[in-house]
Amino acid sequence: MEKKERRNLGSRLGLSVISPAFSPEELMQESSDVAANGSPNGTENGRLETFGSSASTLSSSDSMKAAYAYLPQTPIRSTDAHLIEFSEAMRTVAKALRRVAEGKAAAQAEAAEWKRKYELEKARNLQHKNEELEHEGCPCCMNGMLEDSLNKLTVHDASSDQNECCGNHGICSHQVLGDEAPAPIVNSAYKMVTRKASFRLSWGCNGEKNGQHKHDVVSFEKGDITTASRSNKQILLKWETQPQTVFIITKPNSSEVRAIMPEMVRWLNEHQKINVLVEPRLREELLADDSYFDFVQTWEDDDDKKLLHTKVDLVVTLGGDGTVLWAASLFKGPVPPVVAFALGSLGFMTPFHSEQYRESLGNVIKGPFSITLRNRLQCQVIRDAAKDELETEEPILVLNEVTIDRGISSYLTYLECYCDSSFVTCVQGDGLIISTTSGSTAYSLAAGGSMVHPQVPAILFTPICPHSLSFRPLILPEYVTLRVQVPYNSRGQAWASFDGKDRKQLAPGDALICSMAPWPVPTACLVDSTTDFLRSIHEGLHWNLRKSQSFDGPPA
Ligand SMILES: NC(=O)c1ccc[n+]([C@@H]2O[C@H](COP(=O)([O-])OP(=O)(O)OC[C@H]3O[C@@H](n4cnc5c(N)ncnc54)[C@H](O)[C@@H]3O)[C@@H](O)[C@H]2O)c1
Ligand SMILES: Nc1ncnc2c1ncn2[C@@H]1O[C@H](COP(=O)(O)OP(=O)(O)OP(=O)(O)O)[C@@H](O)[C@H]1O
Repeated sequence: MEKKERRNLGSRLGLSVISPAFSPEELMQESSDVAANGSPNGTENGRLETFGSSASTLSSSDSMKAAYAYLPQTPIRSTDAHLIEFSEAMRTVAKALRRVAEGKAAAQAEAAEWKRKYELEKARNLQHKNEELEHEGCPCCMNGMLEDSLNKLTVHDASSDQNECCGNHGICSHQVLGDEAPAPIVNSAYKMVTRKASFRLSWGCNGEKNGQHKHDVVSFEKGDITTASRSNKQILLKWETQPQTVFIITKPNSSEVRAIMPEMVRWLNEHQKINVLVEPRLREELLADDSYFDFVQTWEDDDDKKLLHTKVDLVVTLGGDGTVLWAASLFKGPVPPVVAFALGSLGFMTPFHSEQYRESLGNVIKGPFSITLRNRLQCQVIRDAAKDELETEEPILVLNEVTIDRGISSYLTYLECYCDSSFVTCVQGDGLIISTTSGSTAYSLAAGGSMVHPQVPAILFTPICPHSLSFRPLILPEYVTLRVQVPYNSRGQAWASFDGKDRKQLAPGDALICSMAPWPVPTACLVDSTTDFLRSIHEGLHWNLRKSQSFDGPPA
């Protein structure tokens, strides 16, 4: 190795260059260079210069040898030894801190999971209670005619209500969402006093609305395990009482939306006798155009806004996918069914055509209609700096994905990922996308993830530009809890963003915990989940579009 190279190597390693990297002969040569030129030959190294200046006072090879012999005791070497010892001690402390943070994050993940289970259990109990109440008045149960009632079960025609089974035998009823009475609100802008409509969700087999309904996913007859038909059930929503309040959400600054919106509000009010609720901005816009819209309601403050789900029967969006994401973000808990009209460019989650809004809304208000239950992820940021505080940041619900990326940092992101208590991997690259199946056609798709039908119960784990040849995206089951941790030895910070919004900085030691939220977004289908999904990937993404081969036949 060349002298200069070794000197640079020594300095890069943080060691004094007056070290075994130089032989006594080379040092003597160095010394005579110094004596001749007043400075060490061609060096940029401060330490060597320091030595050179002291060595320059010695003129003989004896004094050089003496200096060399003195080296092992130089303060520089002993300082290095201390530094090494100190850095090792620091590393041990960092390791211990990391273990503590990991323990805390794991405990928090567990707590989040218990909370989720608790919410589910609560919802289930509520459902049972509702079912018991309904059970009392159901003629088919009083007669004990379970088989008959099964045959009578139909969700096709609302007029057949009287003859239907109550569905309390665990056969068709999936869930009855709350029928909560809203708190009375007296201000003029927000004066709803109506009860929220109730509805029932049921599974139709093979996509047939009146197909036979099955409850069990798995049965254990005679010790054999068999699975019931489960993967092709289309969920149907059937109103039990008439919907009364529609919440219209619009994409801002769109002339197309501005043209259709007042017309729709009028039609809902005059032809359907339905209350209309909008965001405060939109109410102002409507009133600025015409005082006729004084009946349109809105909310006054955040407390009112939090109660939206107890008052709204139906959400209508006018815009693109971003407007559906926006609508979902307004509901931090349960979400009413969403009817999304396409007024954007792509429209993966917006199957309805705005020109036909009368027919589409008329059908939905009458019911029954097919819905897709789009799962959302619940994301919680756990700050290392706040590890001693009891309060944690508000969880954020995402319909598409949470992305952890390098933001403006030019370093690779370095993220440690855990699934429940198992280590998954370290992400070194631009970042990581944790996506729902609805989000599988959004950013995750752009990063190489699979497109997944929104009704598949899964979480996608898709790296963004990983600096590794073998980092394929994963699809995990929906019941896991994922934890992404920025390690203490990460070179930079990371940034989390939620459905492409609300960027949050993650410092080394911070963690993000994600699990499936108990509140999906029910979106109305134009046809059914699968038809709508396939139409979106064909029309929106031109999936697998290729010119067909000519029919010339194979060469003879
Ligand atoms: N490289 C990328 O593809 C990339 C980068 C950043 C964000 N995004 C996506 O944009 C979303 C935010 O959407 P926005 O409308 O508020 O921002 P935006 O206005 O930047 O639009 C992003 C595009 O993504 C499409 N999109 C959104 N959700 C989709 C879904 N579930 N399936 C298919 N396409 C979808 C939208 O139609 C739109 O064309 C994020 O959740 C993220 O998924 C994608
Ligand atoms: N009610 C709203 N209030 C504030 N911002 C909204 C609202 N609705 C939508 N947005 C935002 O406006 C932006 C554009 O909305 P959207 O994606 O629906 O329209 P688009 O970009 O025309 O459609 P596409 O994405 O299909 O091209 C998104 O960033 C979205 O978050």
